Amino acid sequence: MLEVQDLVCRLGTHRFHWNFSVPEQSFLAVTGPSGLGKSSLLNALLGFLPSESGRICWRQQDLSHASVAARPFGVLFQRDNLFEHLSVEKNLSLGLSPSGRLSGVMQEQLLEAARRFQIDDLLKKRAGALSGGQQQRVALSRVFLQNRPVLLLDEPFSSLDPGLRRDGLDWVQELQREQKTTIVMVTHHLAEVREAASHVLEGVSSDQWTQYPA
Ligand SMILES: Nc1ncnc2c1ncn2[C@@H]1O[C@H](COP(=O)(O)OP(=O)(O)OP(=O)(O)O)[C@@H](O)[C@H]1O
Repeated sequence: MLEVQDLVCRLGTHRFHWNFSVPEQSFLAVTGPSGLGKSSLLNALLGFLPSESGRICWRQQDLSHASVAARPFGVLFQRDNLFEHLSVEKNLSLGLSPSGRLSGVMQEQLLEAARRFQIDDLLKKRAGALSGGQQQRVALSRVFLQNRPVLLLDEPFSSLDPGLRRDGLDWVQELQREQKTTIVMVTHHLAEVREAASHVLEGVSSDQWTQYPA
């Protein structure tokens, strides 16, 4: 269970208040008008935005004071997911090992992920030289390799055309099925993720969010 219990955070003049819970392996779509605090929620979960009160619990463990690294989250943003000056291969290596040095087994895992996301012919290229869609596939491969129990996605495909957005969502669902990942995905396009989502969290105002089944 991912539980956010009366979590209150402040950013400038904004006061955010979130209260929701979803079972493991859910797909929670977070939606609502621009500027209400959807990205701020992900930042609060990650520990980048400090909380004033409330709790974040994963599998009944309170994460509120856990370091960013100790939290169970992988993350995919709309952009800036990759080290653009490094090769695709190096970007993926850093997903497996902080030093980027890989054992034989890890090297195999890397190649398998690259094949799965159809980027095996891009491994030697500089990440910054790839198209937006290719970069998102590399970023997806990296979160796949990291294999975190909860994946936070902040409109990761919104700059792509509708066909690629659909592909991106398919990849995310595949990853969810295989790794039994819990997904929290910010989206402006609720209709596009409605089938994939099991739950919706909708912002009415910064401090009022409604949770309902998708
Ligand atoms: N560093 C900051 N200092 C003060 N206010 C901020 C800061 N960053 C964001 N905000 C404000 O906090 C509010 C919530 O921002 P956030 O990015 O979480 O909203 P959002 O719902 O994700 O918006 P969008 O859908 O446009 O991406 C916004 O009104 C934004 O202007």
